[in-house]
Amino acid sequence: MYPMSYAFGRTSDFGTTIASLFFFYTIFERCIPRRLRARVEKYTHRLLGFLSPYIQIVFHEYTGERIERSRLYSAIQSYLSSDSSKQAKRLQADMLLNSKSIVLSMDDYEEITDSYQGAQMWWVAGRTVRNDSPKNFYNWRDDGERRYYKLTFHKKHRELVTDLYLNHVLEEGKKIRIRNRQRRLHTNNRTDGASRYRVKMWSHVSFDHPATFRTMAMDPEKKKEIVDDLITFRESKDYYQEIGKAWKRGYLLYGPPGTGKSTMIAAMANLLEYDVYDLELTSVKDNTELRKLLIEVSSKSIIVIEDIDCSLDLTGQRKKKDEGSEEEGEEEKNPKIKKVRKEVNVDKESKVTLSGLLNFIDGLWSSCGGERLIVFTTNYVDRLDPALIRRGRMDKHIELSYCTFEGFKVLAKNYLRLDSHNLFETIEQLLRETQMTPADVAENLTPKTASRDVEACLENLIEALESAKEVAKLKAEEEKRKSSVKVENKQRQTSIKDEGAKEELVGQSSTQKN
Ligand SMILES: Nc1ncnc2c1ncn2[C@@H]1O[C@H](COP(=O)(O)OP(=O)(O)OP(=O)(O)O)[C@@H](O)[C@H]1O
Ligand SMILES: [Mg+2]
Repeated sequence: MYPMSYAFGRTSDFGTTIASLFFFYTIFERCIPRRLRARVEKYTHRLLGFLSPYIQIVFHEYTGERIERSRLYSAIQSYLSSDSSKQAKRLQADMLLNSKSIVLSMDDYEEITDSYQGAQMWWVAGRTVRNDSPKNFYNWRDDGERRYYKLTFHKKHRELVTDLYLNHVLEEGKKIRIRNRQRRLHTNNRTDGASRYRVKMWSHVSFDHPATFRTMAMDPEKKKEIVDDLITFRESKDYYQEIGKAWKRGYLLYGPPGTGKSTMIAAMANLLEYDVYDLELTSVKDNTELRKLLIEVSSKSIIVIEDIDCSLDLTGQRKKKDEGSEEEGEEEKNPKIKKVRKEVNVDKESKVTLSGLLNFIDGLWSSCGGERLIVFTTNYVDRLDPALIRRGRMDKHIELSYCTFEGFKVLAKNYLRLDSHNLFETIEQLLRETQMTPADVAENLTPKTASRDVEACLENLIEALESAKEVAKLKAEEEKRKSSVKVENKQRQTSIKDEGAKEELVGQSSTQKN
């Protein structure tokens, strides 16, 4: 209880007024019964509401049981963060869950203004403390504090706010949160032996790959086409809704090892700001588990299955297996198959079938979540079942191939900061005559000494290209020799056969004569 002498003492007029108001408010709160007080407050509010041309909306941080932060509140916090940092004098710094940067928001009772389609809005942050909130399992740490944002606007803007402005705040807030979030690279967990306990289907690390389309060595037109395609996909939510298709798109990246397939996936994720889910098919027990994995993939993500031709024997589900010999042949041609089969006893452990995978890509379940890319990579596109890569499943087929002169120029810029050099002409000529992957070109361009001698790097590359050309020439000659030996052998065999047939005929005719 504040003493009367303090309220009416020898202070300034302003101080006296404040102290008096506080005194009477204290009396009002302490001496008047709660019910009566509530009624007085109610009618005061009504009266003020009747007289005031302004409307207020309150957005609480937690609604109902205090378990999960309200998404709307978080979106408002993100939406107001840039205005807060410019307008508010007292700020709060927060590191939101999964965020990669600090979010600044206005402190309690700070006010900031926002305008939308010419209408003025006022936002205030506030806090109430309730001592009567019941403690339970979920809120045992609850200190009774309730934060909120209060929006005030003129009543003539009521429709604008309810129909458009709030949605605008929500959408923009979400966008800012997505921009600020720490993106992730997920991989699927093996679940064998864990059936009794719920295990996480995916585990993740932060995704920090530096690849971008700017640093990708490839034909500029092709690059532009891919970038446009990706951006169009990201902006096409309404279009997919209109045409009645799930908002997802399949990409097949194929080409020899070291031509940038994995690098392009990282560049795609960085361009679209999506998470990456690297699906290791050989660790998936069966089709049911594959579906469960799919359900747990969030939107704004890229699901990747690398080296699809050797992940599982998917083609074998359709063709009748010609066991043994054919498999061995495949392993010889593609060392990755051998590696995967050695690491995981594929046929025994994974029962994922081709139809299971087809359902994963475009079955009914594939539409949950939306805004997803599915990317397959392979070194041997012709080995894949046509059903797996037909348009509609893998909508865009992108071939990544050996380094062209255009690609080389990008790498020279990346690795040596070079736009032109008198050795470029020689390199252009050599790249036309021989095949070298961008990975090899990049390696040859990497400076090997601290002095970063540009000329030495280019000469290094020229040397490598010349020896690659020589090797290719020798190989071609060897191939030619082999094929001519084959032809000769065939001819010899047919002539032996013909001789034999002739002799047989002669023998037959002589026996007939006798
Ligand atoms: N087109 C490219 N542009 C820029 N860098 C490239 C390109 N291709 C390859 N590289 C470089 O070569 C390295 C290997 O490339 P990457 O792993 O993307 O090849 P890949 O096609 O996925 O090979 P694999 O088929 O063996 O998986 C990368 O680290 C990257 O630095
Ligand atoms: Mg790769």
